[in-house]
Amino acid sequence: MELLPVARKHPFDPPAALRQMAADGPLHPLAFPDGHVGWVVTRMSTARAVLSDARFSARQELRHMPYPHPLGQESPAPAIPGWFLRMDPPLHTHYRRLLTGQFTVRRINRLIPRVEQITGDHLDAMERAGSPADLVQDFALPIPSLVICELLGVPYREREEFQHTTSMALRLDADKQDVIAALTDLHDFFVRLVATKRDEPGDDLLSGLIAGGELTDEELQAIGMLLLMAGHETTANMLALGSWTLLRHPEQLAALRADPGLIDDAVEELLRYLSIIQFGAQRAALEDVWLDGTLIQAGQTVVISIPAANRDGTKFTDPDTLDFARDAAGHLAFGHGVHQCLGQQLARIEMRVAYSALFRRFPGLRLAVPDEEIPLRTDMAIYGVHRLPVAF
Ligand code: HEM
Repeated sequence: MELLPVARKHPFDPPAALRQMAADGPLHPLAFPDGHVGWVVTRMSTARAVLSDARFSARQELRHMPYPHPLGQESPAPAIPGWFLRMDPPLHTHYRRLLTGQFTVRRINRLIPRVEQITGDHLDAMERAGSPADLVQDFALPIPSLVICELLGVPYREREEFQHTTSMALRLDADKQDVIAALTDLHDFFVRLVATKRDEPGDDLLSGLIAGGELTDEELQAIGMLLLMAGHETTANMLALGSWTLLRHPEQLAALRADPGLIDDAVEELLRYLSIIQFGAQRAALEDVWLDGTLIQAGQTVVISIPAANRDGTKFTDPDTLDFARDAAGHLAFGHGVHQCLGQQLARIEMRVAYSALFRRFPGLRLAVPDEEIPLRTDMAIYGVHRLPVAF
């Protein structure tokens, strides 16, 4: 039995072995690094069925990871109060309702000028430093990190420390001890931040949650960490990988330049085409379930392959072509069902602003090294590139 394939022949396409599985049928037996045996779903309709079926659980204690974890944690890992990504209703609903009350259209819209400002500042800095630049370090990583600072109300004086600590904590290629130390620092950071917000409330999301009076400090710290973990690397990798994709599809980039109003469609199509959550969403069957004629036994983990489902030819015509003119709605990049991405509107805003500003500022943007020299994140939970050297 196979592990979930990771090796890629082409940087923008799902692994060839995964495509073969998808061609063979909607469900495939899957081996997990911890010895567990489960399934991978490669078809869109089956993926949606699992993600909207309460017989499949997202609970942390039931989770088996389809990839080796950098910290070598035993899976399943224990549950953490407030970490609602790995909870089921009704507990999940309790936290999700509190969060949705804070992710208001007003708050997100108010962030737009800040996203524009943060992006502009980083492009200014790139221009000042001169060509070449690394689009990952100089653009893709710092922008979402600072946007999360805005959202959570991280004081200006602490943003540099926050950025430094998060970049280390999220580095899956770093030394294990360094990552553990950075995660500890990050936890301490959120302990201090929650205490500060209790003393000096602001107009930010954490202060809003505190004012609601329903969450303990421990829960607030976990929610802060979850928003950071879920919202930073994801958006950062879309920014870097998406920029490379645009450079490699000059006709699509030209269409976008000719009609900047195409950016909303471009972002949706890039989300579909790139599907950076490469190991998908995972759920555990709470009871025996028949799925497309296959019996999933109670306790087995089902990996919903977002990259495979988003290239499903029964859902999207000519799925392997990047086409900003298509209707990419219904893609699975933000998941589906009760756990569908809470930050998706914010992520869309960041991508729209950042891609538009980057290609407007540097009309001659190009890769500074041959494609083969760009290190791919095939070994990371979130796919993308480690570095993207560009000239302008
Ligand atoms: C392009 C960027 C992003 C992508 C591709 C993405 C993708 C996803 C996916 C696939 C899920 C569902 C996981 C599952 O069902 O197991 C999810 C959940 C979530 N995302 Fe995002 N995300 C992005 C950006 C963000 C941002 C910017 C934030 C917040 C600032 C965020 C916060 C969350 C949270 C809190 C959840 C858990 C929701 C729940 O369990 O109810 N995400 N995201």
